Amino acid sequence: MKNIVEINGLTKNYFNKKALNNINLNIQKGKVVGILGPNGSGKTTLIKILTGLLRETKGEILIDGHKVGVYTKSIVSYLSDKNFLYNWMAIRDAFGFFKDFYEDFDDEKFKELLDFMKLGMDMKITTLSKGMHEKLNLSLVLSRNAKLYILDEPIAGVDPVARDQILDAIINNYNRSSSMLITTHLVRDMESIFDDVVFLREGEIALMGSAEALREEKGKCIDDIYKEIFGV
Ligand SMILES: Nc1ncnc2c1ncn2[C@@H]1O[C@H](COP(=O)(O)OP(=O)(O)OP(=O)(O)O)[C@@H](O)[C@H]1O
Repeated sequence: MKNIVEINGLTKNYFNKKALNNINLNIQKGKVVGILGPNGSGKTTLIKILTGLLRETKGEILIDGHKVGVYTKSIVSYLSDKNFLYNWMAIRDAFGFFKDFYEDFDDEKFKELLDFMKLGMDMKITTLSKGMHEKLNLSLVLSRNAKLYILDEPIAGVDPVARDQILDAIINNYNRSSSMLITTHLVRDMESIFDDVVFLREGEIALMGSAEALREEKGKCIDDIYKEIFGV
């Protein structure tokens, strides 16, 4: 099977609001895919459905050939927000929590990532800045040996130096036997790491394809294509 994700006819309604409308999307194994779109385009809804936090209204979703459920949760590494971290915790406790919870958690990788991010095991969660939180979250997510990594806005709200560090961590820790799905509206900063891009507009796919092929075809970078599509 060459696709890690297969989505057919996915629709999600919130009451009478259509957040996703008949999405058809395949994500190939070994690819880093950017899901790009402005606020409200449906990125989070799509991710929540893939991670089993929300149910689709209609359509079929397969991850590694399986419907979303216990198996898919075991092979998808995703961290929705910081809710699982308690104020009394130090980073060491968050590490213990992940290690106990996920069989595929790689202790050594986590320690290397913490060093790289200049974070320490004894730092208290409550003392971390927003950027440090992002770095911790990413270190936890990337330390699992998962088949699919899902990163929701990994560089939102962090300064340019932290952004570069986060991008380096993603690039250095990604191996081609897995796949990665990254949502962002900060396209300029992230486009260099995408193999494929999907532009989401009001719950529909406005354009998708190989980043390289789209750059060639349109004669401009992905960020400029984004601006053209969304008129920003
Ligand atoms: N719980 C909800 N109830 C009703 N409408 C919702 C709900 N969650 C999202 N929506 C609507 O669905 C649409 C898609 O929202 P979604 O959060 O998926 O977008 P997004 O691309 O992730 O946006 P952002 O970049 O702001 O996070 C929006 O119009 C939003 O208002």
